[in-house]
Amino acid sequence: LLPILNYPDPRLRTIAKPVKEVTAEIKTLIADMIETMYDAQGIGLAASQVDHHIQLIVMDLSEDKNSPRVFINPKVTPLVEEKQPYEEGCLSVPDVYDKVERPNKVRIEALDENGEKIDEEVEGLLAVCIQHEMDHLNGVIFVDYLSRLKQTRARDKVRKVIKIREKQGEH
Ligand SMILES: O=C(O)C[C@@H](Cc1ccccc1)[C@H](O)SCc1ccccc1
Ligand SMILES: [Zn+2]
Repeated sequence: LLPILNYPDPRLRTIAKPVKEVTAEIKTLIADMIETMYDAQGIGLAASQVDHHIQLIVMDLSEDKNSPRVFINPKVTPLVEEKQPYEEGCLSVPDVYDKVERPNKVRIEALDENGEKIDEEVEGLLAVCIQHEMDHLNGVIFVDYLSRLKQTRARDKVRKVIKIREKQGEH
């Protein structure tokens, strides 16, 4: 399992670099990220969140948690002007949930773990999630869209959750 950086860790603000070649190390990182995502009950995870600053996202929206997707050097283009709110959470901001407005339909262009091209139009939760993960690769966290007051509350909340987790020791 990989340690997930917690807000407001400044490393989460690093801009991820493009992946030049899908090396064996990157394939290992992909496997580790998928395992870490499942363990943390996430449906997405960006490499930035595990302190690897490359353009790599893993995601699994399936019920049985058995169809992970990999997006390398992703590019997301909104296909609609209209934005819709969605109650977002983030593995780097534990126990904080709040509404964020995003375009509900986007185009994803990326490479998969075999270097094959991905070019899809997606909507709904997949569209929300890929935009949330893309933000991570650009050093943006969903709380950045919230009010200053909510950002302060989020910082306090994360501090408490981390203290409790440290007391409980590694589960
Ligand atoms: O931290 C992450 O990037 C994982 C995010 C991905 C995500 C954010 C907002 C909306 C959908 C997905 C979540 O922590 S995964 C947990 C989760 C699951 C379903 C709905 C919201 C959050
Ligand atoms: Zn997140």
